[in-house]
Amino acid sequence: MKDTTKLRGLYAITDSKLLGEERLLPYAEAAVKGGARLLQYRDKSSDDTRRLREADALREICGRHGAQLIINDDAELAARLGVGLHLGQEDGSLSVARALLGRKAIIGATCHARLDLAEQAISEGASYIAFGRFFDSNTKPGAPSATPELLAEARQRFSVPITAIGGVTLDNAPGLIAKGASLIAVVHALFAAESASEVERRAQAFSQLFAID
Ligand SMILES: Cc1ncc(COP(=O)(O)OP(=O)(O)O)c(N)n1
Ligand SMILES: Cc1nc(C(=O)O)sc1CCOP(=O)(O)O
Ligand SMILES: [Mg+2]
Repeated sequence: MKDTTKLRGLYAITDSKLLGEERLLPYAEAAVKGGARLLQYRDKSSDDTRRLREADALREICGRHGAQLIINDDAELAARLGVGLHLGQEDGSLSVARALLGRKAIIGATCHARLDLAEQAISEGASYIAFGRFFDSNTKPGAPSATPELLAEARQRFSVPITAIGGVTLDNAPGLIAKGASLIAVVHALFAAESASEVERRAQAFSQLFAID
């Protein structure tokens, strides 16, 4: 099994609507230069050619900066590139994905606010579990809500890394880390920025929160 002790820090998640094609690569590179440990490629389109091209470029960028690329939703694309995968509850079987990607791949699972889903995901081979949404989210306002107290309970029960997602900002992230989040997953507060250099500055600030924990 992959060494998951390194799964701690900023988890940057791209959003195709927010970034568009032009900003995707420079902004993603700024995030990993700023210290993001994981970068998730989250693109809901069905343009497979563009998705493969962009994901491949992101893999190369992550490789140069010591970060890990995670593909959202698409096990086939993750397998093709030999990178990690994030699956939601409607995105297919985690066990099948684990068999496809192998024991070393990072595979994460959405667990909303439910410890039973986390237990199930871990039993099927999840490398990390993700809870959310903790705050109002620009990117996914309708996601089911979760409370920071859930993190403390999950931290007590499970030893795999825990991701907190949904409306995470520089102001509220410390409270989530204090409750036991190993990874803080961020779209808007990281990437809704005027320039790549601003994304890098924000990524550094998020990453710094873990240095002082
Ligand atoms: C790290 C992380 N956590 C949760 C999600 C949400 O996954 P899902 O519920 O499948 O929703 P979509 O992102 O696919 O819209 C995630 N992507 N990453
Ligand atoms: C993709 C996603 N999943 C969520 C969940 O709760 O499962 S919240 C979310 C969006 C996260 O973006 P932002 O940092 O802009 O709120
Ligand atoms: Mg999904």
